[in-house]
Amino acid sequence: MRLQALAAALHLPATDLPDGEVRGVTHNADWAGPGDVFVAIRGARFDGHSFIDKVRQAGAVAVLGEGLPDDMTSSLPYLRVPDARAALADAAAAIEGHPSRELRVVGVTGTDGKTTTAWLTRHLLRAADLRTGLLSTVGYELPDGELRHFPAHFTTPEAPQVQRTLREMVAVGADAVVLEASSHALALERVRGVDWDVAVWTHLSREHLDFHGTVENYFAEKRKLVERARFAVLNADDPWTARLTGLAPQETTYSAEGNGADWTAHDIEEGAGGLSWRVTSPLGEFGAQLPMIGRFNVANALAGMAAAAHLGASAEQLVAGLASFRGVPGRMELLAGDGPASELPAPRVIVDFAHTPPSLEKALTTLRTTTPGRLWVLIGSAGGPRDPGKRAPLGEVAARLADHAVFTEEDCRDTPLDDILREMERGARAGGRTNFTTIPDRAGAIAWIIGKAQPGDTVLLAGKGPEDTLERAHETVPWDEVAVARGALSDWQMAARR
Ligand SMILES: CC(=O)N[C@H]1[C@@H](OP(=O)(O)OP(=O)(O)OC[C@H]2O[C@@H](n3ccc(=O)[nH]c3=O)[C@H](O)[C@@H]2O)O[C@H](CO)[C@@H](O)[C@@H]1O[C@H](C)C(=O)N[C@@H](C)C(=O)N[C@H](CCC(=O)O)C(=O)O
Ligand SMILES: Nc1ncnc2c1ncn2[C@@H]1O[C@H](COP(=O)(O)OP(=O)(O)OP(=O)(O)O)[C@@H](O)[C@H]1O
Repeated sequence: MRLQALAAALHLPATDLPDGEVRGVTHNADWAGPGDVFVAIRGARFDGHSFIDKVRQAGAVAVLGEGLPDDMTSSLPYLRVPDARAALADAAAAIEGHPSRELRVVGVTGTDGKTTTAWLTRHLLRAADLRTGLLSTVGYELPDGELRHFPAHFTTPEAPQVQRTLREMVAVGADAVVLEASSHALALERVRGVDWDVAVWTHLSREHLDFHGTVENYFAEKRKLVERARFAVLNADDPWTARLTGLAPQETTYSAEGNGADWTAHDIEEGAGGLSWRVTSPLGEFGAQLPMIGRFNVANALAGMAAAAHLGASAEQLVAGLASFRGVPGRMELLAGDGPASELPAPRVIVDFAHTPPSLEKALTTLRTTTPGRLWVLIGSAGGPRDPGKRAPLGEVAARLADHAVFTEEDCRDTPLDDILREMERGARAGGRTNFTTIPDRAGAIAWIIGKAQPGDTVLLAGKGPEDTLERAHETVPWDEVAVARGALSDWQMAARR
């Protein structure tokens, strides 16, 4: 695209501009290269304007920004825009030629369940013979099924990556794409310019208040997805849905809790390794089986089914798709031990990403129903500014719903780990509980909790899921919760054999 054409697409005057070729657009000075337009964003920590010389040296051709600081001149042509993040998204969509218009795009938002629902939806769309890509917390996937990662770890990356990935999807012949839309993404315009066919709403509970300030603001950001889509899939079990009804031109509802809805689940049965239920839906009534643990996954599956049905999936395709679903890494992931003793009886160990009080509550409640023995949970809480108000509630929920809880580290960053752990203990004690042990080192805590459990027991390792680093005060260490847990499980089985 030529620079003048880009300016015109952004409704900017282009008279004084050179008309060079634009290769791409970026907000990150480290990523700028020859032919790029750099968008200078005034963020919470940096002012992108201070990197103008750096991007010029890297070969950038122009800068977009909300206005140069008084004491600064720009060494590159500077285009003033009213909103830099909006301009970043609009430029990215224009440069990539609006790829979402060539795809059926399903967006998924909500506090919990986005990743699981997104993966389920993409699996169901594939079962309906749609070549489907995925953009989610655990990476992005072209229709070929190989998982890839962005350089920075985001649920929804910045607009240039979103638009480039959508273009890549179109280029390899994708029909549809499922995209997780976080509240940060909606607030910071990362998905502006995406043409949404379907918006899926999981549910809303308190989270990210450090960023949004109030639950009302948080809701307002997430609501944008429903407002922008042509079809909404709404959760009749979530009280916030009352305020979403009628925002999209067309909508459907789902319920896994017996509320009136278009898609409902009844006769739900939870087994140690899977779920089954009957579905009543606009496609008729039929039975469904899903090899996943966790009653809430019935709701996620209904949401995915309703979205896939809107894009043409039949009841038979939905049923076959659910039955062949392999799960999502780190979401209710059931571990098997490895090594020579792996076939011996052992406690059931599950790695799960639950890191909010409501999701921890749901995870423990659902695991209790399929645990004949004792239920154990290991949980920490992140440091830094990220919602410190949830530490005590996490401690309370863990001690109330498990037979024994272990409090441990989880990305404490610049907050003293002791402060976080004391807060979690305080929550447990305030709920009248003392059935907890605090072990700061996470690997040691995992070894301890698995070592204590018996066959028939369930051990839930919550909070980290598939994350590949553990952020401590002065270091970030590589982390693989599944590998650490498998090692502890193997040790347990070896010890049992002796
Ligand atoms: C709270 C939040 O989302 N902040 C995002 C915001 O940061 P910011 O406003 O502080 O920006 P900044 O760091 O001051 O930088 C300003 C500008 O200077 C640029 N810069 C800065 C430094 C430098 O060396 N070079 C450079 O070019 C930056 O790229 C940016 O354009 O804009 C930055 C770039 O545009 C993002 O990287 C940053 O994400 C931070 C790292 C982050 O952790 N975000 C998380 C919370 C997030 O987005 N999470 C959600 C999911 C949450 C969930 O549901 O669990 C997600 O979608 O991943
Ligand atoms: N529908 C749901 N309702 C409540 N809790 C859920 C639901 N689905 C999943 N969970 C719980 O929340 C955890 C996170 O699930 P998932 O990763 O699917 O959500 P998410 O919204 O993508 O979260 P994140 O963006 O932080 O990854 C799961 O491990 C599970 O414990």
